[in-house]
Amino acid sequence: MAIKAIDVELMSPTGGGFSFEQLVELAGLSVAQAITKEYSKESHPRVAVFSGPGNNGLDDKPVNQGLMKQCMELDIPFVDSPECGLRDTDLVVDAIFGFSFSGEVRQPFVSAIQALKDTAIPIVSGNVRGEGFQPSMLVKMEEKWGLNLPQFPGTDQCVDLNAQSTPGQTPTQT
Ligand SMILES: NC(=O)C1=CN([C@@H]2O[C@H](COP(=O)(O)OP(=O)(O)OC[C@H]3O[C@@H](n4cnc5c(N)ncnc54)[C@H](O)[C@@H]3O)[C@@H](O)[C@H]2O)[C@H](O)CC1
Repeated sequence: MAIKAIDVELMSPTGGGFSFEQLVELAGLSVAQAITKEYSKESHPRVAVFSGPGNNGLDDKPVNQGLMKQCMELDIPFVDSPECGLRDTDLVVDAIFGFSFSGEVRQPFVSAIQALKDTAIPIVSGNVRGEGFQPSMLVKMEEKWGLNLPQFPGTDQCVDLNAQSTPGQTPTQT
């Protein structure tokens, strides 16, 4: 898959020699910046992050352990069910699956995906697509080939491709 190839190239000596952790931090920064452009902390103060079992969700990775430690120090609660995650929430970040998702959703993620399908809360998906639901925003990497990059303002990590969006279109930040 082209997105996977981009990661491999970015981590190669000729592609910049990025570490996995750097790419993860940059991906997280892009998602965070795209969110702040579309959903202010005044309008969407409470955010639930649905984190998956792979690198998209950063499960069992040192970066994730650091983030979890930070959440505990900042009294950011962890919930053990999608229903709890969606209670008292203004925005959901879908970090469940990335480019290695395949086939029908398998347990134990069926209830989480169903909860995202059923909710009216805006969802920001940080991967190539929502699994059967329509995210309100998709933060994705552009395919490398045939890239027609828009101008990224300043040092921004993202730009709203739908700035002149038609009503009802899913905002896409890239
Ligand atoms: N160099 C890199 O890999 C970087 C990746 N980044 C992000 O990581 C994901 C790719 O990570 P990977 O672990 O390969 O895949 P996923 O995150 O999609 O998770 C796969 C995980 O999910 C399970 N799974 C797959 N299909 C199903 C299913 N139908 N039902 C249930 N479970 C499923 C599978 O068993 C694995 O455990 C990439 O998208 C990036 O977002 C970093 O951002 C940068 C470096």
